[in-house]
Amino acid sequence: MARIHAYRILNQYFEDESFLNIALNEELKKSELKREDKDLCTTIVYGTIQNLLAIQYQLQPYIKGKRVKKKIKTLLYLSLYQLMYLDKIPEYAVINEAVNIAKKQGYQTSKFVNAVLRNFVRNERRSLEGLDELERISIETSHPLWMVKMFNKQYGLEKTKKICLEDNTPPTRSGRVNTLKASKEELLKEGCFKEGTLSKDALLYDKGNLALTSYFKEGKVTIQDESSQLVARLLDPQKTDYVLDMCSAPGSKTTHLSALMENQGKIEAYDLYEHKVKLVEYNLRRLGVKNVHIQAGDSTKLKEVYSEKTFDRILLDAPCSGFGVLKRKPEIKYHDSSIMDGLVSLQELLLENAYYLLKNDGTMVYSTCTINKKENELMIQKFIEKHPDMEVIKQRTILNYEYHTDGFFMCKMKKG
Ligand SMILES: C[S@@+](CC[C@H](N)C(=O)[O-])C[C@H]1O[C@@H](n2cnc3c(N)ncnc32)[C@H](O)[C@@H]1O
Repeated sequence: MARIHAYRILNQYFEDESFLNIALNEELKKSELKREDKDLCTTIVYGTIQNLLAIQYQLQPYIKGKRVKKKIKTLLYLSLYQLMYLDKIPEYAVINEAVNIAKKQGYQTSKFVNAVLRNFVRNERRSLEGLDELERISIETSHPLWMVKMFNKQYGLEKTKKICLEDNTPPTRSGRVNTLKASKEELLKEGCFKEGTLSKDALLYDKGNLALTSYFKEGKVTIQDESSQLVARLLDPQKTDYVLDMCSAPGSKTTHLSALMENQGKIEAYDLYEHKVKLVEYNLRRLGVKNVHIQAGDSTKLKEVYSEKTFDRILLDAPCSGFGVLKRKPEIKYHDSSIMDGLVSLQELLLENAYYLLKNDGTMVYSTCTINKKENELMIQKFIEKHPDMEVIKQRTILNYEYHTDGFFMCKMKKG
């Protein structure tokens, strides 16, 4: 049963290139699968996308020169994923299930699926010989070649290999203590949390889904990656500050800022999308946050809303290419590389608004969950050249393999 749901989810994903987690949540909500089947379905969906290029490389000789419908390719991808990566599932079960699904497309199709899969298990895996080093990394770790080349140019070969390998490991589920409702010491005493490795607010939970616990529901902890937890601390908001959070949803950093300000001072928070603002509102309620005013709005136009030099501190956690979070969102790997150009212009526009609204002596943090230097170091370099009264206080890039967290960039600047 898990496989038919995985098949539907992946078909929807390939059809409209939706976000995987949205397609997965919608399908699983409708289904009556048992917990273990839901887990298997999730593993198949994410595993197939995470390893898609390696799977396609192996499948290619079996479908070469044949016209195979998109849906049948999807079925072959998820079947190969199970055969290549899930040792616990017997080969006959994978093949029988795939053939049953294919029967709905007609006898010839099911015969074809049966033949491809049986040949695949019978034969040796296709070799990577003849590929150069970057092509090999691309196929082995399923990162498109342009991305591997980009990482290689920006970070060198050794780091590129480590980044790509780490992207295919399971993400750590990190929590952050919400000091508005609990202390870290008190929660550590409960015995189910561990200290983090990077953030002093982190609580690691390895007993299942943190979102289903009473700690989460009562707002004592929230889910946030450890590297992302460093951003609000870097901004270091004070209890009397007037703070602007330009890109707030789902509110992880907004609520962290509020906790650091002990619910005092004032935070103006914005996000472009109304539905995402609802998510922030839910998190503000759950976490007992009282000093945030959240609204839907375009932060590239905030110059028209506030006068110049209004805020003591500004957080610009910018929309970005997301190359730091490929462990959690593997589908980002297959986005068109041209989206980066649009993002860079948007980030520049947002930064200009931040600059205009920041008081003299004010502090701002620009952060992204990407490791693309054009959106990070080079963005800041250009910004500082344009505004010599801005001084970089601290800048940090965290690569995913260093602490087994998301990759992140953050830069703290002061207006002179
Ligand atoms: C990296 S996410 C923010 C994550 C958030 N700071 C957190 O820690 O939970 C970037 C956000 O920017 C929002 N966004 C994109 N363009 C925007 C714009 N022009 N104005 C305001 N928000 C925007 C997106 O909807 C997205 O929620």
